Amino acid sequence: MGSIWSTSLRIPPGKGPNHVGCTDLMMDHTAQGAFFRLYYPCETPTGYEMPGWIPNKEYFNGLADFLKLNRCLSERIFNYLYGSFTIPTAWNAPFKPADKYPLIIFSHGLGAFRTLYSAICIEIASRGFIVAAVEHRDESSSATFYFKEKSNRTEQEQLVISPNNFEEEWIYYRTLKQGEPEFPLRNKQVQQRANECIKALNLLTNINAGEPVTNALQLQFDWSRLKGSMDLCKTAVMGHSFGGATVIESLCKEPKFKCGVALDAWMFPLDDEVYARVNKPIMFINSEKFQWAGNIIKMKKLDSPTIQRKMITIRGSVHQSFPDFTFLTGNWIGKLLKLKGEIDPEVALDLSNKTSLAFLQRHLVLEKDFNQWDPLIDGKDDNLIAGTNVHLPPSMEMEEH
Ligand SMILES: CCN(CC)CCN(C[C@]12C[C@](c3ccc(C(F)(F)F)cc3)(C1)C2)C(=O)Cn1c(SCc2ccc(F)cc2)nc(=O)c2c1C=CC2
Repeated sequence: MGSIWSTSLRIPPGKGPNHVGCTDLMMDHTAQGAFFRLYYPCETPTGYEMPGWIPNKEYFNGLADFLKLNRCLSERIFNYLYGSFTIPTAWNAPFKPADKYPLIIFSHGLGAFRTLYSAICIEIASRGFIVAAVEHRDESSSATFYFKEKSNRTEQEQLVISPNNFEEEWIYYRTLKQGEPEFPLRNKQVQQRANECIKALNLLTNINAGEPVTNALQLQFDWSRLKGSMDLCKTAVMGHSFGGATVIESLCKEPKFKCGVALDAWMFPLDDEVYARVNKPIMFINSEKFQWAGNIIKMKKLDSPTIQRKMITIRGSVHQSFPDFTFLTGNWIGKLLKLKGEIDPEVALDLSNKTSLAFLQRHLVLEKDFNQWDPLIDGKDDNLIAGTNVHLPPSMEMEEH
């Protein structure tokens, strides 16, 4: 079901051989616990249109704040435009135990949250991965929530309002104060974001060991089926924009992450010492319109003769070619709001996903057929540029050669 404008608007289903299930896990009710949406290979499902792409109205409110729009008007517009979309996964479908699956931790961008990259996560999961899209509580998400214990309630209220006496507590996007320097905030946030990716990895490690799972969200999902299902030597981290910086910070902090895929990374939040410390392969997949010399120069600082660092640019793509909105907005609004580029959104994301899969096969040492897409890693496609389209000052060009 698309918006009323046209029924051709939908998030594309996965192309791989696996059916994809989806569930949410909030490990405890605090803001410090891991919170992620899990996309995973599942048994043949009954239904395949899961509601809840944007699961709570508070996310629309947060988006309005982030976009500096009026809340009550935007909530109605967002609901009207995006409120009824479903995603092509089976909600809480039984996990499909098979040979051990590799694991991806996905980090969202500034002003986004865990559900907005489902096209990428579903495609990767359909190829035989478990994908955990974390929701960051660093105040860079448009909105996120945890649970607060309401102790100041009467006995009667406690029974009526919620038997377990917890109430949603929402954290909204933190705008920069007037005159506040941006770097200290963003660097603190990227550290927290990396810690949250590592926390998700640790929780999934425990689940793989068969430890019992507590979920602050009341969901009917059998986590015990995931015991022994993950190949934790084959773990990578992916992310978009601020999530791209989170990839690099996470690779620095946690050796269990074997490689990273940074989608249109925003390098600003990283401090200088990270560049010398990170020693893992990184794939930079950039849009044509978002990047600028200063940002590219930081990516180039990671070039290495020994550790594989690759960069490609997708022709005709924009920053929003990676999140789901690019599929769910009509052409003229999409182009107007720069949610769509010149390139067909499905073609752009297909190139990004196939390049990611080829890179993951190479550095996680997978026995799949993703190496068929190796040429994409070197930009060998009409819609790809090897490296960047951004013109660097001559001094930089010299270093390149
Ligand atoms: C004026 C606000 N100003 C805030 C600093 C700049 C806002 N902005 C450009 C936007 C996000 C845009 C957007 C979204 C969504 C609709 C909708 F209508 F479809 F909902 C419309 C319009 C407005 C494109 C960005 O921040 C770009 N960006 C992003 S966008 C990630 C995102 C956020 C919300 C989403 F719903 C989907 C994806 N992630 C980053 O990590 C970084 C940047 C920039 C540097 C680092």
